[in-house]
This record gives sequence, structure tokens and C-alpha cells, in this order.
Amino acid sequence: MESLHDPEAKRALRRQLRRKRSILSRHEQRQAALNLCQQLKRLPEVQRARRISLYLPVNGEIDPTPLLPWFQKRNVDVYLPVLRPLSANSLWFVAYHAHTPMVKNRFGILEPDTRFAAHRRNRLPAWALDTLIVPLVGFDAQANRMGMGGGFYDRSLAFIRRGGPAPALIGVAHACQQVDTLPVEPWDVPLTAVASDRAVVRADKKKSRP
Ligand SMILES: Nc1nc2c(c(=O)[nH]1)N(C=O)[C@@H](CNc1ccc(C(=O)N[C@@H](CCC(=O)O)C(=O)O)cc1)CN2
Ligand SMILES: Nc1ncnc2c1ncn2[C@@H]1O[C@H](COP(=O)(O)OP(=O)(O)OP(=O)(O)O)[C@@H](O)[C@H]1O
Repeated sequence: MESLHDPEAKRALRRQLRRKRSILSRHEQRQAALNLCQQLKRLPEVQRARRISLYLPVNGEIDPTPLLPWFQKRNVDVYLPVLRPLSANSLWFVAYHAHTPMVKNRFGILEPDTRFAAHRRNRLPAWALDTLIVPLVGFDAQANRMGMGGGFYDRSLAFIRRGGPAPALIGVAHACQQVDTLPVEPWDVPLTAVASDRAVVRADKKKSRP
């Protein structure tokens, strides 16, 4: 599908998929979140992680936070993405616990505040995480991804394309956000797998580490 490389077509698809998830009812959202967490708990990449990032959902994104008590019980350190100040469209991963001071960022997403995030002891670069739970707008059966369009994760994970040790990347989305094929852009960092409320799709091994 060459046409999906066209920025206009990509934007239209992104809008359509965002609309799809935004009309789910509260009940559907809750059920989807619980089903997603059942899928995630079964993944070795989630079971073995000692340091993991997730995200606080906005605009109908599937909610991974029902996993928090499970991580807490297992003494897993949980991190949230924070928009890096002075560094265009890239992310820090900042410790998230009961006492983390939170503020809304420019997109209206709650994140640990900048003063807290500024302390080195409170944050990690992406390479130091075992596993990242990555929010998706769309995905396909090859675990190709489409995000919000800011390139935040792609930029923060660009080191993976240079080879060497890398965290596992688990994309998550509602099952209704699956499409037949997504275009792969040169800067796209391949996911290990995508989990939805209904299933897990794994990337083809040959393709997952170019
Ligand atoms: N819950 C959550 N947190 C996250 C992400 C995410 O996708 N979901 N991100 C993953 O990257 C980063 C933030 N990236 C974002 C990229 C674009 C937009 C957004 O809403 N853009 C508007 C237009 C821009 C504007 O309002 O100025 C839009 O698309 O309508 C939001 C977040 C970090 N935190
Ligand atoms: N490593 C990178 N270095 C510089 N620019 C990048 C990099 N990765 C992505 N970009 C830029 O980010 C923009 C958004 O990319 P794309 O449309 O693929 O977003 P996305 O993958 O959906 O978003 P996200 O990564 O935030 O989930 C593109 O214009 C692209 O050029």
C-alpha cells in the first residue's frame, strides 16, 4: 500500500483510528483494559521485566494501568514517558510511584513534573529499561505500528536501529485498531509484539532486528 506513505493518507488513517477508539463506552474501555492486562501478564517480556515503562491513557487509548498492583507486588520499577525539555520530540522515562508529583503536559497527558524528572536518580534513558509498553494508534498483523505522529518513541528508541542490546517493545491497542497493512517508514523502530484486548501478534523474527 504505497499510498499510505503519503502524509495526507496517513493523517486520515490516524484520525479514523483515533475516532474508532474514542467512541468506545466506559464499560467497553474497562473490559478492554482488563483483557489487555491478562494478555500482557502472559508475555515473557512482561514477566521477566524488572524495569518497565507504561503510559497514562488519553483520548480512548487502551488503559494498561490495571497492571500497576501486579507490578507493585512483584517489586517491578514502573516508569512513565515524559516530554524532554529542550530536546525536540524525545522522551525521558521517569519513576512512577505513589509520591511522584504529576502535572499535565502540553498535550493534556499527566506526567511526572519537570523538577522531579530533572533529578537523575528519578529517571532512566530508554536503553536501561527491560521492556516498554508503547501506546499505538494502529497496528497490523506484522506488528507494524502507527503512533500519535510526533515520532516521540521512534526518536527515543533510534539507538535500537544501531544494533546491540535493546529493550523489548510491546505495542498495545484496542483490537479495533488493527488494519490490514501499515507502511513501514525508514525511521520506524520495529516492535517485539503487539498486544490487544483480544490477541497478541508477534513481529516476524527476521524483520524485528534489521
Ligand atoms: N498516553 C500517552 N502518553 C504519551 C504518548 C502517547 O501516545 N500516549 N506519547 C507518544 O508519542 C508521547 C506524547 N506524544 C503525543 C503526540 C501527539 C499528541 C497529540 O495529541 N497531538 C495533537 C496535535 C498536536 C497539538 O495538540 O499540539 C493531535 O494529534 O491532535 C499527543 C501526544 C508521550 N506520552
Ligand atoms: N529517529 C528520528 N529522528 C528524526 N526524526 C524522526 C525520527 N523518528 C521519527 N522522526 C520524525 O517523526 C515524525 C513522525 O513519525 P511517524 O508519523 O512515524 O510517527 P509515529 O511513529 O506515529 O509517532 P510516535 O513515535 O510518536 O508514536 C516524522 O516526520 C519523522 O520524520
